[in-house]
Amino acid sequence: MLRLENVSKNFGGLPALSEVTFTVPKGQLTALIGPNGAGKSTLINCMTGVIEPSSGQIFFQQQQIASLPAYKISRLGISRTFQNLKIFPRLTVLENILTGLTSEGGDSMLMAMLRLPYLRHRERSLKLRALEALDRFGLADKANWPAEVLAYGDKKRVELARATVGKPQLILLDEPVAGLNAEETATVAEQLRLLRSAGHTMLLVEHDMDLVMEIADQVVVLDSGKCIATGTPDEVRCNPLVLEAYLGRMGATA
Ligand SMILES: Nc1ncnc2c1ncn2[C@@H]1O[C@H](COP(=O)(O)OP(=O)(O)OP(=O)(O)O)[C@@H](O)[C@H]1O
Repeated sequence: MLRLENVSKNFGGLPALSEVTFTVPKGQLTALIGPNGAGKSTLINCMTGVIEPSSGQIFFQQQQIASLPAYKISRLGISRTFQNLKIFPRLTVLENILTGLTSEGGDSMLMAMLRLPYLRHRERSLKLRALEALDRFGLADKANWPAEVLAYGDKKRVELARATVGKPQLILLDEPVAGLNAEETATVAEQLRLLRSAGHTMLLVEHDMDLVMEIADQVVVLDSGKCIATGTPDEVRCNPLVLEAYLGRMGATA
């Protein structure tokens, strides 16, 4: 599905990513972990066209995407959530979800103003899909609320619903449970499991090790910009390099 080959990124001569290579297999949940500053966000930004790698290649379904702009990558079917919430506070919850379907609206302003019957029909069907997505994430009763009044956990779920409503080929989740309590985290974990059962391919960046070890099919470990391990949760958990570079460091600070 997604293949990174020797992806490197330098900021002002300092390497943030060095020759990172791994594959995100179709239909699986891959977790990308690593200590603060390991390069996880930089990698997600390279995959989504926010920044361009200094060198290396990123293939999405055999197409090289490393130098494509973000909107083209999004149209190819890669969607994402953000570490720091990026929802539109003044729009309703439903309108926020509809922004995840904008690439399917696709009409000119003139066409929209003419309000032809088929356009009204499509508008209704997009709305229905958005409502179904809200229902899946337990937010249907808040569809008409302004997004800004939602609790933090609900805002995170709005992001998840928006990222999945367009049925993307690949979903990049940047710390979806950061700031959530145990109950909210369990709800999101269950929703991620449901998405995987529905065949979605996901790359999850997450600091919550319990969540990662519980739900990931494959774990990729970054440390200081380098990929130091790839494997199942059990393999990674026992990898001495990971214990030393990552889990050991966590243990030291615990
Ligand atoms: N725009 C930038 N300009 C300069 N340096 C940057 C920039 N973005 C990231 N870096 C540096 O690149 C390295 C990797 O940062 P990155 O944010 O990708 O790590 P991370 O693994 O996502 O960390 P965290 O878990 O804390 O979010 C860090 O040393 C960071 O300071």
